[in-house]
Amino acid sequence: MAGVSSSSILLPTTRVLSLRDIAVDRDGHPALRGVDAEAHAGRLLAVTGANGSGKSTLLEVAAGLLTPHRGAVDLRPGIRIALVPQSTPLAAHLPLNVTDIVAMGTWGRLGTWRPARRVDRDLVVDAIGTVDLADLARRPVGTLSGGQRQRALLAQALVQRADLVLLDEPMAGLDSRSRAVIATTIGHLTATGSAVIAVTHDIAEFTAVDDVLELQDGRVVRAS
Ligand SMILES: Nc1ncnc2c1ncn2[C@@H]1O[C@H](COP(=O)(O)OP(=O)(O)OP(=O)(O)O)[C@@H](O)[C@H]1O
Repeated sequence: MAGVSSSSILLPTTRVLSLRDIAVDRDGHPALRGVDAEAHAGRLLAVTGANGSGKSTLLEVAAGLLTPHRGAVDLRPGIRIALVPQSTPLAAHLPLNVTDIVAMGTWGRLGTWRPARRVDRDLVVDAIGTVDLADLARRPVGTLSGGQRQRALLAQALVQRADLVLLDEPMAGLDSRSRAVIATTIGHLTATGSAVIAVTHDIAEFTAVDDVLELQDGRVVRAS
């Protein structure tokens, strides 16, 4: 149903994603081995581990961008997924401003060519405010700093009203103000019922982590 988030009808303990015994090879190299993971509505799962331990690969599997050669990916039917990759080229050559980029988050629910309704325009303005970019709402995306760009992409994920939000190192390289805004926004996402999986090198950068998965050489070495 357009305009209504399925998040709102999911109970806080609802499991939206289950990965079982996942194995992925990349270029003949084992990137994931025997990985189990779950994401639940209203909870933040932090995925941590050294460089090359398989964190981004896990997100790609969760997003459906990569098919594991073994294991089961069980997504709750009909859920919406938002993925904010580590670095996204934001089409700097296109005449798009922050509001345009954030409004794209409504397309999945409205369809590309259906005009945005007032409620969706309000949602876009609210999301831009939540990530503290109101002053830059009309700024061409090509002129944004890394932190501002990351916040714009998070606002886009907010308006998607996704049931599962996948964030790949959302704080990497950001200053303390941007990190605080992103931590608050993640709190907003879980409080409104989204399941969030966020890759990080430092769990302490999130204000409220519910579950932790630590990877080492493609295997889970800690799940708590
Ligand atoms: N596109 C790719 N093609 C081939 N191998 C890849 C590709 N992406 C990742 N790999 C390999 O898969 C393994 C896991 O990589 P992945 O990017 O998932 O790790 P990561 O934990 O996210 O690392 P980082 O902290 O550096 O971002 C690594 O050995 C990496 O070299």
